[in-house]
Amino acid sequence: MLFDKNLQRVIDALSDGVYITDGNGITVTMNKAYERMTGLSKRHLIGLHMSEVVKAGYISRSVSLEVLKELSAVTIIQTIGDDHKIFVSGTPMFDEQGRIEYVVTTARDITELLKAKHKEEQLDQLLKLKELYGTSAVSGDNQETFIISRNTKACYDLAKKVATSNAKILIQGETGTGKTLLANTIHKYSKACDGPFIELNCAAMPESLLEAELFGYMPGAFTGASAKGRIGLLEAANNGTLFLDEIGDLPLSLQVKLLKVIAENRFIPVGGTDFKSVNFRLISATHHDLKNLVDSKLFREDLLYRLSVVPITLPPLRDRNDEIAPLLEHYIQHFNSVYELDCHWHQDVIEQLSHYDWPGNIRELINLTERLVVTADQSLITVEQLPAEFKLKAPISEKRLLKLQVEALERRLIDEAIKEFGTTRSAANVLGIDQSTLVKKQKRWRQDER
Ligand SMILES: Nc1ncnc2c1ncn2[C@@H]1O[C@H](COP(=O)(O)OP(=O)(O)OP(=O)(O)O)[C@@H](O)[C@H]1O
Repeated sequence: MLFDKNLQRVIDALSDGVYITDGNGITVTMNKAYERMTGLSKRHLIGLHMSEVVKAGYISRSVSLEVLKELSAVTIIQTIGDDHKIFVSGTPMFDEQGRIEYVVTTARDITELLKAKHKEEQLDQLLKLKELYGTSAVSGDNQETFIISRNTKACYDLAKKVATSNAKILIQGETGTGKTLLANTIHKYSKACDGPFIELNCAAMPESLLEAELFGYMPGAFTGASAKGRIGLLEAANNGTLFLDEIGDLPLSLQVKLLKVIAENRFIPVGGTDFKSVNFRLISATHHDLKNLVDSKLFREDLLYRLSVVPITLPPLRDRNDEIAPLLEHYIQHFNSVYELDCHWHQDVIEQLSHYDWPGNIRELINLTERLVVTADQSLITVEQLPAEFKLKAPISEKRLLKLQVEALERRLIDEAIKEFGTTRSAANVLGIDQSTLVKKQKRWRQDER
């Protein structure tokens, strides 16, 4: 046997994996690094022919067999488990008669190397974005990349700063401004990041269902309830984050109950009698102005204070002008890869869209991008393809502007005169114009309004 103890000790000292077969493809030995890397055990493999090793499912492909077939060195990258990449290189050792005596295969785990390379490429991309637009792109664990301009950076910085505390955060902002994404980011940076992130949209269901969804219910708690009962989201979020979206739409009766859960860290499921203790991080979001809702008695003031220990307001996209170009770029690349296309924006489109109001914010931008990508006849997307509402209105000439201002003044004077003197005849008299002229003007304005 070639491999005496000393030789085995030498190959065991190597950090690369080593696997040796004889000239017939029978496993002779392997070192400790190979066992560590692959999770395979020397005990099971020594004496086995490589075709049996493959057949038993230990490895997907044998470099040694390929070397024996090719009579020369072979290199492949093997995947072990879900994501382990092993760089495997087999070399034949010939005897004096030119026959293969051994095949020596070395293996190196390049998973970390590939990850580092991927990170480097991402970093390059981020630096380019930063250079171009003064924005940065942040990659979440789920590889979702998002764009942050100078305007929103403050929100993200604050969010990350408070993420590790347990402080309750209230995110405010118009629809589609990225509240859910921000809540997700806070969760990822929080101590509860290994726990669940549970999201509930309080505006999406009727009060009774909402209560059952949040608190869960006991078997037979109400007609139609499942016979087994069901755990609520408060419990599902235990040791994680509960994200209550559209909290402004939470009915008053549930606001009281939520307040109690926050104060006591426990609750009773619908139809139950015993308390359940819970521990979760609460993040809420709304597009409403909660102070206004408090003034109109639709939202409890005490709950507002409890929820908004740290308030964060995401600005609307129209106030984040420097994000529009990178967002358009980011999402056209995204849909190019989804639909396997190669579309790109004409500079004028980016220019026009940078002046658009975006009432639906980033979600509207994403939808528009997808629509233009899938309907494009050519790869260059031009202004002509923009739906009418996205096109810049022609600038108003000074003459027309003056006319509009005069007309507005005229209209205000006539309205006030009619209000004060009661009839069109008296108003026309006071203003020194014909009654018929006054009535004609009123008629035209009414038509313009339609
Ligand atoms: N900074 C960003 N960069 C890239 N994409 C973003 C960014 N912020 C949000 N998005 C994307 O915009 C879309 C809308 O974001 P999100 O759902 O977080 O908004 P929202 O404020 O929670 O909306 P709503 O109030 O309607 O629930 C999502 O697809 C999200 O991934």
